[in-house]
Amino acid sequence: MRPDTVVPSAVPAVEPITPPPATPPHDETVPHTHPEPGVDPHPPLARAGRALRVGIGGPVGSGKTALVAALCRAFADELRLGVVTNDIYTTEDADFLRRAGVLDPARIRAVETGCCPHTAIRDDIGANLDAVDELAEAVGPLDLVLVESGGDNLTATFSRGLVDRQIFVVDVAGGDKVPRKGGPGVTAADLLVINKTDLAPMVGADLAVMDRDARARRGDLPTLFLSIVGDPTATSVADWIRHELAHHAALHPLAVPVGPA
Ligand SMILES: Nc1nc2c(ncn2[C@@H]2O[C@H](COP(=O)(O)OP(=O)(O)OP(=O)(O)O)[C@@H](O)[C@H]2O)c(=O)[nH]1
Repeated sequence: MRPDTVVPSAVPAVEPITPPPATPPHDETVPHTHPEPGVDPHPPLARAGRALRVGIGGPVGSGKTALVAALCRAFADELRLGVVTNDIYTTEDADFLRRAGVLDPARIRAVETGCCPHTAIRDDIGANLDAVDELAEAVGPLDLVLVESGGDNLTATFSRGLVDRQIFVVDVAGGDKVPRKGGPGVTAADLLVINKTDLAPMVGADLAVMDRDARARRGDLPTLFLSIVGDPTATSVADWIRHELAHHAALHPLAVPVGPA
């Protein structure tokens, strides 16, 4: 069975879901806001003649860096790619990508947010915008920029002032309840990736239940099941990005057509 394939099984009817509070309290000390879902503090990006920007967010350890590495393997020889990583206190994720040798190190920039990851991708996006600009100046023109958020909770979303599309990555390791819990990351991301399907039998996670709950939460928005261990180029996610890139490039052509570096 392909890792992104779910065999629907007989799933018992689900009880009505009570949505979690939109603005759960937590104890971070850095000033930041928890706007209502759908409220974006920044206007959408001006689009003409620039790379497609895709944000990759999700809880700690769900596989965001592993997905970025997989997409680098998929695209390094196909597109002009840049990557921006976010960590709170280190450059850990960028260092991992450089060590993995999946992309020219000059095409990777690290942002040390020093604050809640969601602050740096939604409220105070200046450091990430600067990092994208620096990449474009140093190694541009670029076709695609991946911006990886630090690990955060289910409320984290990217501002449309920073990215054009957002992927939210959750995993099955904590059981099959995460899609049911909702939150803007699960409900509103352009693509939901449910990663580590290879671990489902070990943790007793029912992928059909996750599929059902994701559909209930997301309506027509797509969800892909993935095991990066089983598919190191994340084929289905790479195909989704190719589709989005073709759409973006058709609307906003680059001076140099999309292609390898
Ligand atoms: N079994 C299995 N492990 C995976 C898979 N994808 C990622 N992992 C492992 O999960 C762990 C966390 O992966 P990361 O990519 O570092 O997760 P992350 O979301 O970037 O983590 P933070 O940056 O700390 O939030 C690593 O040990 C990965 O090797 C998968 O599909 N299957």
